[in-house]
Amino acid sequence: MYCNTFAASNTYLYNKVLFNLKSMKLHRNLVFATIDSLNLIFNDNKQADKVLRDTLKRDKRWGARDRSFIAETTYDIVRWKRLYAEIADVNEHFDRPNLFRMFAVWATLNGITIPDWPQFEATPTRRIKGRFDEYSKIRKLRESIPDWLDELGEKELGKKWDTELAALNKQASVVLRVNPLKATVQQVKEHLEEAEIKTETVKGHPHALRLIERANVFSTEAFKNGWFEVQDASSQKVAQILDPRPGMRVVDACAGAGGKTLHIASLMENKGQVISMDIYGNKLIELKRRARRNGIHNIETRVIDSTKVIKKLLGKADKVLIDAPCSGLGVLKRNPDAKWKLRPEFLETIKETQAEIIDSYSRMVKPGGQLVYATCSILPSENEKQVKTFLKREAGEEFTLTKDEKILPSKSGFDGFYIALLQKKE
Ligand SMILES: C[S@@+](CC[C@H](N)C(=O)[O-])C[C@H]1O[C@@H](n2cnc3c(N)ncnc32)[C@H](O)[C@@H]1O
Repeated sequence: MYCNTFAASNTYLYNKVLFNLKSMKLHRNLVFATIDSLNLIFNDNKQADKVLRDTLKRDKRWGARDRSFIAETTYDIVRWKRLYAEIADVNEHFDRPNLFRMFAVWATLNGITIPDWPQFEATPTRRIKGRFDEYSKIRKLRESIPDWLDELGEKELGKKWDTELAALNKQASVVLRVNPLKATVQQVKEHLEEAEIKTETVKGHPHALRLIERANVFSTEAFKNGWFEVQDASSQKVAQILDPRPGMRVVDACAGAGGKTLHIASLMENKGQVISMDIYGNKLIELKRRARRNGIHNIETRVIDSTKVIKKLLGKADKVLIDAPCSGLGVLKRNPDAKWKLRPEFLETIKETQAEIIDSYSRMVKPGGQLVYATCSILPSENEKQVKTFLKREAGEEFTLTKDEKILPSKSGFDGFYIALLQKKE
């Protein structure tokens, strides 16, 4: 699924803009590592995050700046693939000479002097700048997005699409969620400051700390001891709106690797029961590993391998969270290769899955209980329209919409999310 924000966040942390690009000298092994990564992402359809994780392991001598260069440049070229390909006048399949041409576009637009390596022979620097100005007048090229997705975004969001698309092409902030079972926000802030990592609190998000500059927080003692998780501020809103209380029985029906489960369990102070489900057992194994680090003991995991798993819990949960599989369009900032991997057919299928999931899993809510339906998409067809049609179907007739929040990246500065809170009749 495209909306696994946890997976997308790991190598993103290396994207620390430490270097002054203009005065930068290109190092052959770093450029080659970038080209190799792009080759795997573009031509072998590999996930950018996983490719970078492997590439960065390649040379132990690489320091933080080298790793930042590879990760940042790769993500940048992935983000601007269409624009750079048009400027470089190359088509898919991107062979190595084509990838070097796209790299030359990236370097030229960032004011970096192109070295006299054979791969960069006859790079038309002036033509690159001229083409950039010309193509910047056309939205789908300027914002580097496939035609079908640009048309869909405009159809669904109208004029708002312009602003949201531009916001989704900005670099994502790194936000931490402090685990109140282990530490306070102030303790984490001070601990990170000792490691020269500066953070700031985020208004409206009581457990959030935003990194002022990117850093690899996973290597800190605080992370290893479960004091915090990396979780975008918009994603932190989901458990806030679900509002689980100690002693309740809460079902996280699409739990994945447990970003929201961990938040829910911490708000429940380890009291009561969280049942975390997913159709993929491996994700739930990762969830359990994270729960141990977080000092959480009230989570039970269940793989959804038959309808029985849901039936056993019919009408038994105080609260159910459906963090539905979705297009992931709200998290393009941290997962830019989703632009190129997403297909119209996938979107149609996932919308059907969302409707089936909400019909089926909502039955686990007990009378008087609550349901939260959330996605990391900004498309109304995956969000408010899904809720509206659910409420009209038989499965939704006992529910009413209490409130919903459409978190737009342009307004929040964080990921795009949709969160609806529904109440079941007594
Ligand atoms: C948005 S992701 C969940 C992210 C997770 N809640 C978190 O906070 O880290 C959606 C999840 O739904 C799972 N999924 C897909 N189809 C499902 C289904 N029919 N029933 C339950 N889970 C499903 C995917 O495996 C994926 O982990």
